[in-house]
Amino acid sequence: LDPQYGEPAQYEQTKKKKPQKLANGKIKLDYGPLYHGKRQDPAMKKWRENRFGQFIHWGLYSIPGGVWEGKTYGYAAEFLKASAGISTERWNGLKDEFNPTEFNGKEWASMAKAMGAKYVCLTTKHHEGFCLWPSKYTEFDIENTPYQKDLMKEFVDAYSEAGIDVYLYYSVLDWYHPDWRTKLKTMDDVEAFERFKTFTQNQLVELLERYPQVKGLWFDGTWDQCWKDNGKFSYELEVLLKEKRPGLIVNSRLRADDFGKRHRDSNGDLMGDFESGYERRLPDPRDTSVTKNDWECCMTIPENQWGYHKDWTLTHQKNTNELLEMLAQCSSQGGNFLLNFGPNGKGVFRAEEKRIAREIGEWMKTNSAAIYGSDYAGLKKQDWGYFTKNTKSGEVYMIVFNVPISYQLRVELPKHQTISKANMVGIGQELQLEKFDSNETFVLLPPKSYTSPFVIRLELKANKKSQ
Ligand SMILES: C[C@@H]1O/C(=N\OC(=O)Nc2ccccc2)[C@@H](O)[C@H](O)[C@@H]1O
Repeated sequence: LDPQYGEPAQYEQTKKKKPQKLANGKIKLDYGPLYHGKRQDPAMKKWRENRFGQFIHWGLYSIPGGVWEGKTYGYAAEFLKASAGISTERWNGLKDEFNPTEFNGKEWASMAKAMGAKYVCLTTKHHEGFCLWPSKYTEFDIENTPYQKDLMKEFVDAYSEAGIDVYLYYSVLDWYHPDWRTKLKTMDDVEAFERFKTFTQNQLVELLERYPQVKGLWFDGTWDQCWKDNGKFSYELEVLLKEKRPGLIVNSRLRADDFGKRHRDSNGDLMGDFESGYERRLPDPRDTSVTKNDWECCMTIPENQWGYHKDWTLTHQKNTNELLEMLAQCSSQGGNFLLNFGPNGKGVFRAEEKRIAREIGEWMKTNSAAIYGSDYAGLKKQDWGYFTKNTKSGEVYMIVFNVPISYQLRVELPKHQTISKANMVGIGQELQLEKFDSNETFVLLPPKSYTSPFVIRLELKANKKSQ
């Protein structure tokens, strides 16, 4: 804080804390992770087994869809207020136009089910501050729109009844709330932000109380100094929410530590239950260090549009096989894949999204055994694609995206293992094997053209020690 204001009692000045080293060389933290390593409780195991989720960005930004007064803005549609320099008053007026008469929760849930999504994450409040649920703590919510109804309840009920786990996205950053502050420079800032922290906590408790089926909270908008200076609050908030909802799962974007470090604390340890920094990007496919924590990659179909944008021709649109390869890579490295959809202001998904959802679902019908319940197989990554291992059955899968000109798929096994069988999943065809060297085997593909990714199930057996 500006020295002239001194240090207010109710605001712990994280900046003034000096790091203390512990005997083991780590920095002493009062507000670090709640635990270390991977959670092994049933709720987190289900999160891990799910592997594939649907992200949905839906808010007032879905009405203009990246176009304002006849001009198209290429930047992310949910940032149109900023990219088109729209006044807060004019933007907030969109509330009076929000009337998604074509929204049908059951239809949305059945599209997600057919796609093979095992969980869904919906934006309850994005940076604009508009709440998709009737909140006691603000007028800027669904209740004060022509639609009025509790859209969130219809959504949560429909997806839960379809057997899809529901997670709620919540942006701490709030362009609407008068007490939001990016930085805390004065006592007034501090006092306003204390009120904002109370508002945030109240809304989160309200969401958990209103929607008991919810499995977790997906936080965003915590990159500003105001939040970095409130590591203690973020710690206590995680504790409070998990007390309110035992088993609750939160992503790494919620937390800051004693010294303002986010995602990973000052010792490099993950805070929250899974690392959620992989946004529109994946780790290096040969990086095995990512397997140490649970993690999730969230991905857009266009280059960078989370909210509905009227014109998808402005950038590359990922095709189904491109997205399937990302899903396979995530599973192969022990991570989840959260694919984003942006319905328009009426509650309708665009044709491209419906087609991609259908095509992914088609592939998952035959091949989902290699994805659901899968994890890092512990085998050396090969150029033809990805290994996954089913944590329950122990079965190992090869998800093939790049058939080599030799039609030979190289597999390198630990010394004590050998492949006893290899079968194409779906058609069941058994494939010839050619063992060479001490621990390498070629899985031989029938020489023909392969036009979509396919899965091979491997049966491994222990080698006799003598060999
Ligand atoms: C999922 C996306 O998340 C966002 N911001 O992303 C990040 O903050 N990304 C991030 C943060 C820390 C590390 C790496 C990526 C939002 O601005 C965007 O509209 C969308 O909701």
